[in-house]
Amino acid sequence: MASPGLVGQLPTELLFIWHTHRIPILFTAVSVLAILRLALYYRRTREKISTSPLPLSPIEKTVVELRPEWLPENTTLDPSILNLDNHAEESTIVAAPLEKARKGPKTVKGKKMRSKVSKTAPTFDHKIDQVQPLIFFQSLSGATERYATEFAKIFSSWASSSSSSLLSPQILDLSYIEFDDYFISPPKSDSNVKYFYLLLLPTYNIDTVLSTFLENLQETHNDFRIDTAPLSALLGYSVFGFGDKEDWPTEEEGFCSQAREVDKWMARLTGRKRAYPLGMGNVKGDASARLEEWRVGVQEAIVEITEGRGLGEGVPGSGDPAESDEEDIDVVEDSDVEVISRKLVRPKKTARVDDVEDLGSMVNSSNSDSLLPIDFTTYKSKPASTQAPKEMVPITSPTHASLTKQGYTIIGSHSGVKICRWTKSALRGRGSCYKYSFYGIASHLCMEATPSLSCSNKCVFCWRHGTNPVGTTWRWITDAPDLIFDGITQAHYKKIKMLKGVPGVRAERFAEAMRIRHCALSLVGEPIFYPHINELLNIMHRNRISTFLVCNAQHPAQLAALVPVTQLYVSIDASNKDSLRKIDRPLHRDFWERFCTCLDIIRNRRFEQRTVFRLTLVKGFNMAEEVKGYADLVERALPGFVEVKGVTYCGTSAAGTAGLTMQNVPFYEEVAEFVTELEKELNARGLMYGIGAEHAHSCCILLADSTRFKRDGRWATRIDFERFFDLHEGKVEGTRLEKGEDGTAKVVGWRPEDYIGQDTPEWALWGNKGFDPRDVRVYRKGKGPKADAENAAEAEAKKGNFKLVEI
Ligand SMILES: Cc1cc2nc3c(=O)[nH]c(=O)nc-3n(C[C@H](O)[C@H](O)[C@H](O)COP(=O)(O)O)c2cc1C
Ligand code: SF4
Repeated sequence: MASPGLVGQLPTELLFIWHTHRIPILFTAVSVLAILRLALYYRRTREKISTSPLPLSPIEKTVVELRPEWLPENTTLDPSILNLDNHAEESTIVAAPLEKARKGPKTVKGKKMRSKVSKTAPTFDHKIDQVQPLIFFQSLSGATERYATEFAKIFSSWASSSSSSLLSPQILDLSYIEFDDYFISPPKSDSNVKYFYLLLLPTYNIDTVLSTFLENLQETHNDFRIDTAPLSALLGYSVFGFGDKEDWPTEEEGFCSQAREVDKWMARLTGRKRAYPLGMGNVKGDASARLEEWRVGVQEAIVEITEGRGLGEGVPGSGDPAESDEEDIDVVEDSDVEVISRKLVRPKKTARVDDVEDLGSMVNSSNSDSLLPIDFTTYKSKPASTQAPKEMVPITSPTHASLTKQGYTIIGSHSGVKICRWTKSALRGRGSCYKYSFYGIASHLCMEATPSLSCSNKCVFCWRHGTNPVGTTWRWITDAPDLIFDGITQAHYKKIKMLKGVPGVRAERFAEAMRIRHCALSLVGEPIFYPHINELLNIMHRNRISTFLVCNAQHPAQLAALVPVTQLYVSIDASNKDSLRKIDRPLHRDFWERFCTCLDIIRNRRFEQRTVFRLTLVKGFNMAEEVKGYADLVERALPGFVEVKGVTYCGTSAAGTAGLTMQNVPFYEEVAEFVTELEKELNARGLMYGIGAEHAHSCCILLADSTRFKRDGRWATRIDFERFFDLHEGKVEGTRLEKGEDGTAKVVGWRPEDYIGQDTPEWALWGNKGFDPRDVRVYRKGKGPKADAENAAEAEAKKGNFKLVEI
């Protein structure tokens, strides 16, 4: 044991050693750290080099025949004939997450949402409480007063004919009331009477009562003696603005600016109780129609309250008057964790499958335990095991938790739907995705869904966070297509409704969004993997919903059997076999043969439907030196269009493992350079593709076959969707001809040329960047022309080139 004296001396000893040897100690520590860093750096560089593609290998041009094993039509239930080989799933089966799930599933997500919703839960007891609507207006030259009086009349007659818990509305002129009586707290009255505010307001860029009203709202919010949300006892509120688009054509130029301000301050004062999006009408145009639309929406919101459902689930609106681009949207995504009722989409009984196209036998048979997995990859003499099918994404699995966390709603056990960021952006008037610029698809009318969350690739840039099930066979319990359709559309509408309180959502777009017009079957997973994809597509077309289907070029049989869609895509992630293996990491051993066969199918079907190559460029993986290879592929399949898009970095660990970093995301200029080279290469081969449109905002450029999609010298890349449905329904005749046995030509269907829409708009053409001028472009902090100008000025200042600026 050390004596107390020695112990007492220890600090002094240590101090002495430190003073004597501190330089060598410090030097050694710094050297060790530097060596460690160097070692790490060297390792990373090596990994990166090893993932870059091999030099171009020419593609094989031999036509690949469809093999029997790729054809589901030829499969039967006799295991000895099927000779299944499940090799590919051995390392990737969905059973693994299932096992984990049983040990201890994480179910925190659902609870989290409830707490958020409960914060905004209605304070209305529909059995005893009553709603008192108050209609406020302000008017200088009388227009708003006329609109408000007419509005109140219609609204009153509706109120008197609806629920008894709805009182007759009162109309109040802001010029004659004491603001403090209504805007510091709701009026005092019978405790069972709850208020709902409607505000109909013009805008004046001069001092009027409205300016005083706005100041008052702001002061109330900022008054430290008053609660910051003193109007939170209101059941809800909504604002409608009247403005003049002739003199104030856009919101930047001041259209309805005061109504927008009032809307924002009311959001704060009420604690985010925007019951319906801000409506805006042009008094020299659409004011009456917009007001009518808004009235219907507001009435629906009030009905929800009187029925005890409060403002509905989701975000009641951000109260922050200084809106950021995504801040309020993120809240929605976080809270978006509900799952559409399982009962809704669970198939009654699952059947044995003789033929994947044979829907009836699949859904209705009573023996659910005997579904056989069918492997389309290879044949082997080993008979298949007759395992009972499982759910692809069981509700208790981590995959389910992970997907719902990412904002997906899982329908049944293998389908998903998600609101894409462009849908939100379009609802707020901030621009649609490139599909609007190229084809005329407004993003707020578009649903993004997939009937199969599972895929047979594990692409390095996939945003699935490496969590989705993968496999080469469909061996899961299969949900019926009509139930999937009902599930995804209901979930989509529900998600749209959740956005009604988000600042900036436009009432007219919100109303339009309640009718889905387009479906992008491209979310995650492989849609044609779902055995009843054709039935699902037919249901969509019957509902006049257009279909953009993206497949991964790994399922030739299903591709060959697919009914014509509005636009058919194949993902072309590499130009040669080695590069494709590295970037898509396919599970099929014969992935290259499958890929090439799919190209041949696309070529064969190019006169039936619009066909598209989608290239996702990843710097360091599939760009450099590959232009000729891609041109070979285009020459082989002759698609109508080639969409070239820079990869979006998803920052997942899966991407990290694959060696993908921000450095692999190409700049728009690099994508543009690539496309220009590809165009040149194609033209040199006599293939007359040209750059038809661009959407710089999403780093996407469109090459189109000018012999088919140019009309009178102008690009015509847009789609006439109504005509597509009319062709489908046989209301108009197509022009695709085939020679009959007697040698005469007969109409056998339609061609893509039969449903070409309007000319590509000027703003979307090459060189014009592709942002619809009617929308407002919102830049993230530190981005955009203003930031560029500021940065340039700063750089100039640093160089000493000062200039006078207006202050
Ligand atoms: C002096 C003046 C300024 C205006 N400023 C705006 C404006 O900044 N933004 C806008 O959208 N409309 C503006 N307007 C149009 C009015 O908002 C619009 O005519 C409205 O219907 C007037 O309503 P009222 O007749 O009820 O007063 C302005 C009109 C006037 C006469
Ligand atoms: S097309 Fe795609 S990106 Fe555009 S809105 Fe639809 S789902 Fe979103």
